[in-house]
Amino acid sequence: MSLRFDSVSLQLGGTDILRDISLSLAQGEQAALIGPSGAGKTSLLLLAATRYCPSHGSLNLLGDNPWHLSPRWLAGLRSRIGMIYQAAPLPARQRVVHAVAAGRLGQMSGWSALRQLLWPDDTAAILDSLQRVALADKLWQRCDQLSGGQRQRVGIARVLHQRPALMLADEPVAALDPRLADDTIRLLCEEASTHQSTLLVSLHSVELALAYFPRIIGVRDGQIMFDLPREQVHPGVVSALYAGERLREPAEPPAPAASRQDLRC
Ligand SMILES: Nc1ncnc2c1ncn2[C@@H]1O[C@H](COP(=O)(O)OP(=O)(O)OP(=O)(O)O)[C@@H](O)[C@H]1O
Repeated sequence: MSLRFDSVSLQLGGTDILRDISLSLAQGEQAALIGPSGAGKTSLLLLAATRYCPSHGSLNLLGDNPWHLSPRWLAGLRSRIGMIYQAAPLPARQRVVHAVAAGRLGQMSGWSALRQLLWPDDTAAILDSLQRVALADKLWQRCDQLSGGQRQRVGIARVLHQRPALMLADEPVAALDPRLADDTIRLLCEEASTHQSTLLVSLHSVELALAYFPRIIGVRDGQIMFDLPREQVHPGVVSALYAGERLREPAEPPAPAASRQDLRC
């Protein structure tokens, strides 16, 4: 198993965020997390990225329980897990070339990592990753001179460059137009297939999730509501997952003109 959660719960600030999550993904498996805003998708991914430690239960990532490892081994495990964030955490003054190079720093010793960060010598590989997200022309651009969607694609290029065994992505196409979003999800799935990486992606677009992922995991109120092959995710299942999730109910349809006239008479 690449990823295994056993009855995992997460509390933050005294609030239950995730409850009793049991989930496993085999090596090379690809799955999408869907669910309403605030359901807990990001928190689940951050647990899998070892950014959060579970409050209860246990998890196993790439064969290890991260919270039983020494700091050195934990760093080694983290270098094999790639996380694409909704908003890529890129330092404003950093250049794109350095931001992408950072994807492999965890796989190097301290001195080599520092040297690579300052003077990356694998610019051909970095350029290749940027090309795949259509940003080759931005190699030497500063990150604060990019649009939100371009920053998101730099975050994706960084993970492509890292080539992790476990790839996690939190709404990786939130800032992209529909066509780029489609291309990007296809790219992530192809990349994962090519390298036999495990891929877990949260998506707001149910359509994209169903189009590209064989397994769909529905999360609501901090719990897994369903975990199904895509063929079994019929409209009723999706409606139940998102039930009641509206800012406001739609207005009553206007009365037909004739009857309004009748009222005036
Ligand atoms: N650091 C935190 N402290 C307290 N509560 C938090 C913290 N981070 C998230 N939450 C709460 O946890 C719940 C789940 O948040 P999370 O970001 O995981 O949801 P999500 O499904 O990814 O939402 P979205 O689709 O809007 O990104 C939310 O109610 C959120 O307010």
